[in-house]
Amino acid sequence: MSAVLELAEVTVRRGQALLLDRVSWVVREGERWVLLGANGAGKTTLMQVAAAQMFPSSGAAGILGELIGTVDVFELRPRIGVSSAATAELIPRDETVRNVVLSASYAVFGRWREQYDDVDHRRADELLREVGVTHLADRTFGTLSEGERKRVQIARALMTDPELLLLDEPAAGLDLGGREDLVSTLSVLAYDTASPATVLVSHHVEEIPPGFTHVLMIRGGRVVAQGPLATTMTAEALSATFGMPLVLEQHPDGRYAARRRQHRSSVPG
Ligand SMILES: Nc1ncnc2c1ncn2[C@@H]1O[C@H](COP(=O)(O)OP(=O)(O)OP(=O)(O)O)[C@@H](O)[C@H]1O
Repeated sequence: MSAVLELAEVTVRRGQALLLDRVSWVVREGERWVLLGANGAGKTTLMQVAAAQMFPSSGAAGILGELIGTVDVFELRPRIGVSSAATAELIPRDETVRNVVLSASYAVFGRWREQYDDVDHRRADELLREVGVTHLADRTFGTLSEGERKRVQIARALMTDPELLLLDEPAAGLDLGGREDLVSTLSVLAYDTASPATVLVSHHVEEIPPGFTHVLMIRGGRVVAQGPLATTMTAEALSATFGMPLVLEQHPDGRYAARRRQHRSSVPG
């Protein structure tokens, strides 16, 4: 499988701050990665590098076979699907859901005078169905709940048939039901062999959809552990990532749960 993302010793500095510290990471076709880390660990910064939106201060970033710094990023970006808080802010609140998805074909955020083919309309409708929001197609984006917006953003990110899909905290702000619905949708996408290589950013192991294959764990801009999910995401690695002793459970359905390890003396009874 060829690499869609290949970072070698990527460092990002802003003034005195070291946001990423020599991160080396390879994502290959067909892989579904979870990027785990505490608040401020550098996850969004890493996603911005992967989305060709931020240049490394040092090190090399290869994205879809192109070396950043030697390629026109405006040609590269349409090949990457991104859903993040930053992209959500760019979506006009009075735009219909169908047009939010459709307008991704032109890499614009609101519909104006672009002409779309039948094939674009069919693809947008198919994606809205895939993420379970067909019934919202004619509603305006601004009237949707947080969970509904997250689904529409994922449909939009998939509209251009990207080779790499980057989902930065899609479950943030969702209630329990919304999170569970989203995890199911992402699990279906993960098992679909036609889906692009995917990176899902999260703070919570409970949000890891079954079907995800790999994990990258970071703390303070540095890699703590990376590799196949089943063998890499141990309680030790998770404790090091979040800076506290944690116990980790995997349920038979493939879902995970984590909580702080209790001292014996603090366990009642
Ligand atoms: N322009 C900047 N100058 C200085 N520090 C910055 C700058 N941008 C981000 N940082 C810092 O870099 C660190 C990493 O930020 P980043 O947004 O990548 O973290 P994150 O893991 O996505 O966090 P969260 O989970 O809270 O969203 C944070 O401590 C942040 O305050």
